[in-house]
Amino acid sequence: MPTALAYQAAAHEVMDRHLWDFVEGGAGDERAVLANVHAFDAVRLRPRVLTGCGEPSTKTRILGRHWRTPIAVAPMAYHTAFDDGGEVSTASGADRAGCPLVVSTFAGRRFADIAAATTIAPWLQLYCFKDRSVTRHVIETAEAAGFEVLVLTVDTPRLGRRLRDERNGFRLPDGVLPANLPPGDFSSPSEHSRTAFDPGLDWTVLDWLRSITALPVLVKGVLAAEDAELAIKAGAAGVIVSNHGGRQLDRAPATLDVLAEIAAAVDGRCPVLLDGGVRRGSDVLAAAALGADAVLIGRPVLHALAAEGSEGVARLLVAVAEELADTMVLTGTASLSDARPELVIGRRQPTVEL
Ligand SMILES: Cc1cc2nc3c(=O)[nH]c(=O)nc-3n(C[C@H](O)[C@H](O)[C@H](O)COP(=O)(O)O)c2cc1C
Ligand SMILES: CCCCC(=O)C(=O)O
Repeated sequence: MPTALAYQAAAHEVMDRHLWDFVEGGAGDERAVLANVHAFDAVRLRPRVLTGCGEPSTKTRILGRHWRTPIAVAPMAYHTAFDDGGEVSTASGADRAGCPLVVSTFAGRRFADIAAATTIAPWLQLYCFKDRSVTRHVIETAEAAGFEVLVLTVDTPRLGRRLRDERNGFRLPDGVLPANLPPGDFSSPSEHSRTAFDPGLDWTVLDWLRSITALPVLVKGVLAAEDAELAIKAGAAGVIVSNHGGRQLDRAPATLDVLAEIAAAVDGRCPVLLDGGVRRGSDVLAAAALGADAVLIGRPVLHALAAEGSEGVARLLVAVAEELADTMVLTGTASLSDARPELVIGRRQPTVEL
């Protein structure tokens, strides 16, 4: 069975060193990158026996859509740096595994071409630029291509300081460009973010989004129960518990460690998704038990794409989904709604009462 670890090793063999550092790296001392993975590593599951659960269901329903398995691909910039087909390859691989793709504002392929490669309507990850006309254009292009959901990233007033990229003087490979943005100089992601991203966003950005689009908006980058509450008040259709894979705030908490607190605050009013460090089907079940309706997988998808293209993406995602089903059988969990916090040993209880 192809694992995330095996694809990581395979990608390491074939990828350019500076690009490798751009993908693997995080902000500062990379505490948050490691914290995500360590939080999952520390999980032990508490199996129940003789439950009669031999054929578990991994199905779920998110924003009115049926998902075969509670797994989507996290938004990541520039898939064309890893495979010539870029996001078109990722979308068709994810489609074969039954997983939706969240497409980055910085996708290397046109939204319409990405949408045409999958039977599952893609979601658009949105960075809100100072130039709102550009932001609006990105949304309209995605809407015209049939995208169904907006994911507003809120943890990136500017990119975190990524020391590997600083050391390497990282520049995007020649020919790697955002396909859905007006021409500009994108060669240094950190420099571009400092000039183009709006660092002064507040919750009123959701009012503005609702004034220009009817698509539901999820807020990605929530790490505190208070912010989940504010997101719902501001009209968000869901929250994504994320520390951007440890690429933003070096001392951000592991996402798994704040999930229960956020799920308790949301209390079923909207979907709660999580990303950061999800590598195994057993990680997916742990996140579901602690309150996630679905998870997003980031770096392992780029590893699989770099190593084996579209086929690699499909094989990785199918393997994680199968492992989720295995783990459900072995813990006596018949469905995702049966995954409760009692399944997980040694996690802290919610710490913030609202
Ligand atoms: C190379 C790379 C590019 C990324 N680009 C984006 C992006 O364009 N927009 C965004 O919201 N998050 C972006 N992310 C963050 C991911 O969406 C996600 O939060 C994170 O990678 C999940 O953690 P994981 O990689 O441990 O699975 C990026 C992550 C990586 C590794
Ligand atoms: C300007 C590209 C931003 C990509 C991103 O979000 C990341 O590298 O984490």
